[in-house]
Amino acid sequence: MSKVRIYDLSKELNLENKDILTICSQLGVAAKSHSSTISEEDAASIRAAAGSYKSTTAPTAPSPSVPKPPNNTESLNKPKKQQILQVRRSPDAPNAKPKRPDAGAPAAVKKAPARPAAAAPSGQVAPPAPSAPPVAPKPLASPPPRTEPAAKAAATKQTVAKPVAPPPRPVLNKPPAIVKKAASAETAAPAKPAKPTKPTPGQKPTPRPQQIVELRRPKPVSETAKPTPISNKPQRPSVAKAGGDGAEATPPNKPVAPAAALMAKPTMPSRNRPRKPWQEEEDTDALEKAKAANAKKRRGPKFQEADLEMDDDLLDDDDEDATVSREQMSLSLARPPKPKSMQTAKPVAATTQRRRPSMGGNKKNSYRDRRDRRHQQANQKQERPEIITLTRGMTVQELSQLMSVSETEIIRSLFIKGIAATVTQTLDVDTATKVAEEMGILVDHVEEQSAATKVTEMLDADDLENLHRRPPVVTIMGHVDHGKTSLLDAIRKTKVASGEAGGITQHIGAYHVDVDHNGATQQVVFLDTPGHEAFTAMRARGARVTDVAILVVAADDGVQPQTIEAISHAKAAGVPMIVAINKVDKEDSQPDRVKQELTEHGLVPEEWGGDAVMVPVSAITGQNLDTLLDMILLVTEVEDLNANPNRLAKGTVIEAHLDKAKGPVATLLVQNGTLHVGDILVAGSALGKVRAMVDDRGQRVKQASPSYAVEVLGLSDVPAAGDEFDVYNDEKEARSIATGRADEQRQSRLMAAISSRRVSLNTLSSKAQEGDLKELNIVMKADVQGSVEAILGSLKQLPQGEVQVRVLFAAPGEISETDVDLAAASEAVLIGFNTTLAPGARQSADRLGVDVREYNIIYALLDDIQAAMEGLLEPELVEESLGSIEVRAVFSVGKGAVAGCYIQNGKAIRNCKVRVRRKDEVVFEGGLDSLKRMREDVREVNSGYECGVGIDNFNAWQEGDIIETYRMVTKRRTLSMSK
Ligand SMILES: Nc1nc2c(ncn2[C@@H]2O[C@H](COP(=O)(O)OP(=O)(O)OP(=O)(O)O)[C@@H](O)[C@H]2O)c(=O)[nH]1
Repeated sequence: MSKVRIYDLSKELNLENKDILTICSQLGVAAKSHSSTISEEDAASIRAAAGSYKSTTAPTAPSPSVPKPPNNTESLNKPKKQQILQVRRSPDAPNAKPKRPDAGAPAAVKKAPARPAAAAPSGQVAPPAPSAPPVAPKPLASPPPRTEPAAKAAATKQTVAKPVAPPPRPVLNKPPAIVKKAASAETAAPAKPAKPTKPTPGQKPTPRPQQIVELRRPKPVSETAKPTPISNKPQRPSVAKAGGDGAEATPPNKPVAPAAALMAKPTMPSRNRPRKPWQEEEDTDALEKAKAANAKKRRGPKFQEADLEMDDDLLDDDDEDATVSREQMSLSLARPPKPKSMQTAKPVAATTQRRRPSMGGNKKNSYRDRRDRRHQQANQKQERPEIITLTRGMTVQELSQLMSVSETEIIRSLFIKGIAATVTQTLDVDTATKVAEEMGILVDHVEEQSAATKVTEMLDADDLENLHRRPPVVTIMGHVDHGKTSLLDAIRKTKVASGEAGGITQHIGAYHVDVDHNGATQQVVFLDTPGHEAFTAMRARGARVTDVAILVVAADDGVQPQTIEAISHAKAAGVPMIVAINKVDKEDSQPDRVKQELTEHGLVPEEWGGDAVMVPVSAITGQNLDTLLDMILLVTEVEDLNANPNRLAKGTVIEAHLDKAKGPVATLLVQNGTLHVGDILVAGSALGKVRAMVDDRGQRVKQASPSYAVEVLGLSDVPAAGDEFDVYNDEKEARSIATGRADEQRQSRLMAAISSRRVSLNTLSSKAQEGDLKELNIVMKADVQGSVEAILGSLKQLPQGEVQVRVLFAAPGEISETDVDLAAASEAVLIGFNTTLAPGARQSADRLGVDVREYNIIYALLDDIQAAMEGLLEPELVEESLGSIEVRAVFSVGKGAVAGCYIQNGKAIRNCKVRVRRKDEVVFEGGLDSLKRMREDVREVNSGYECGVGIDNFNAWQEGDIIETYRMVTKRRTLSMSK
């Protein structure tokens, strides 16, 4: 490309060299002296500008009609600004140093609006384009800064840098499609200055628009997707505010508006925002933050506030367009605009996901962060499940995922509860449940449900050939004292209820009843499950093996919490239910009210159009008991109650305990096959050989067929209630299975212990810091597993805010020396429930000073534990008044003085605490150091006597002083007080 010397140009234009240099500097053309050379292109610009340069000498003539440059036909049609833009293309521009103005409108904005301004005779704020020298350089200055960030970005982010580097492009010679787009969509006006509002899609792009397109590249995408998405909302705060002078210069409703708006938004000239569109290109947070911070510094707090306000608008207006356009802007900067056909509106979701370009300082960032967080939380809330299923303890992390709640939120919730947990902390089911419930999420405990669910198929394929009808197994469930035992008792015609300790059924019993039905005797097996709420787990197991559930509801008491619980267990097990409305013999019985209440729980009586069988009965008078039994058989008739008696037995452990004389004793319900004396079986992890079997009537039996419950002796260990049992032909096989299960159980026990320990350790550590947590260690032995569980469940109910109950060991069986040792080593209380002490254990306990407590009623046990916990509560120190003494004379003794006193009431004790009152004022508080009576030192002086009182550090006695004597005593606190 040929070069033109300044000197030659000045000659050609008949101007002074310095004039040319001035023009150069105005146009951003690098030229130092008359001998400098410039490109032909720049020369052309200067030629064009030279005309107006002259005219600037007459400053009052800023006419938009520009004198035509002598030899550039293209420029004939163009306003001068256009030419200026051409010059901007000069790669040397950065050196021209016009740079961004400090407080004025940013260069980028100037460029864009400058055109419309010139072309907008409609009275908008149009800068006197050619004539005002300071205006022209500003646009010129804009490209260089644009390249700066681009260069910076290039160092860090190639993708950003690439599209941002356009300024050097000699765009003039190649007006590609993009130019058309830009020209039509946003900058058509320059070509037709007289009608700036008219879009000129068909208009040929001039170099200028091209330049503009370059500068505005951020924006064009949005216009294609939505023809006038932003211009239709010129009042939108973001656009309006961001528009600043540029926006003002753009006539409203112009199709150009989108571009202007897009351009304007980030620049915010009216708010003195020095941000430029290209700044948006720098998508890195660091850059944004740094800039924002700098911008704030420059703008000062006032503007920061203004920014924040504006940002609020931007953020809160929920106008997706704003987001979209800004997003698109930043996208368009990151990569060249898509072909028109490919440009589609962005889905809102996608745009909202993207991080917005920074609009300002940290304040806004934090505002935005908060808002994003709110959105996030809102989303999370939406995604939160209504119900979760907990089968075991889980870590904070796992729980967080399960509930779609942030780990922090869970940790915060735990912290409030006094549990300092980490994300990897394992929470037990109870704790996890509390957390979930606090978040409004329901928790389903699968363990309980699975226990309630009917046992998995007890039948194998081989059994199908040999199936025989078996008796139905019936569970009686219901609220405490609604008459379950009495009902069964009445059915069995024996008195079971009267023999129960404390009047409460404490473990499952299984009973066989012969029922005459349809002229034949049929058997029904009843499981008598307890009704006390502490036995929930046992009840769940009761439902597990049952074919029918009898729901006992007292007609005088109606539906109660455990009635509802029983209904849910039966439903979970999928077993049919028969309602026995008991105590109908009572005067205040209201069977219909019971029915009504039951309908609220999905049980609609048959006579009311439902399908629930409800029988009004009386355990006392025996009313309708036959009907109830008939109903049981009727309901079970349709059930598929079959088993193969000719095979090895399998079934479920109903109950198990360690008998002092007999060893481990288990009540087994045979569910398939036949159990024989001598069989080798594995129940849970306990191995055994059936030594003897006893039925519910206490008679020894040699075999037990399906649906029979028998007490079995001969196990090596006490299995857990609910365990399944299997008979094996091969003892070796049985042993290895038992060992394997034992290992598994040990492992899971260990894990549970570790996890629960972890939590409690943490809990303790946080509490220990406050110094207000105590522990009550307990070692417990009970008659049967069910009792152990019941007691453990009840212990959990005790308030443990200040004193925590730690059950170190709980198992069925008698109290052994080992238990005593454990209790001694851990300073635990040893509790026995319905059990005895092994020989030697008592002596051992006496020797080691272990407190062994024995109970046979659960309430008494709980009361004592509570009392023991209260014993651990820090006692309160309270003042106990002793008496009051009147000072009647004061005697000087050496340097000090003693008071001659009279005991008005109560007494004075040497070394007791005193408070000396003078009228209403307390003049001294301390200890009584010397007490004399008739010159003799005494320990105590009683009411009505005189005495001498001396206090080491108090001598200012006055007659008439009253000495109050008192002492501090400790007072025991109760758990309810500690709550
Ligand atoms: N009038 C009347 N009293 C009854 C009837 N059934 C039971 N009772 C009385 O209700 C009280 C509780 O009866 P239980 O059979 O022990 O009740 P339960 O539901 O087995 O109680 P738990 O074993 O503690 O769950 C006893 O005093 C019974 O005498 C009845 O049909 N009519």
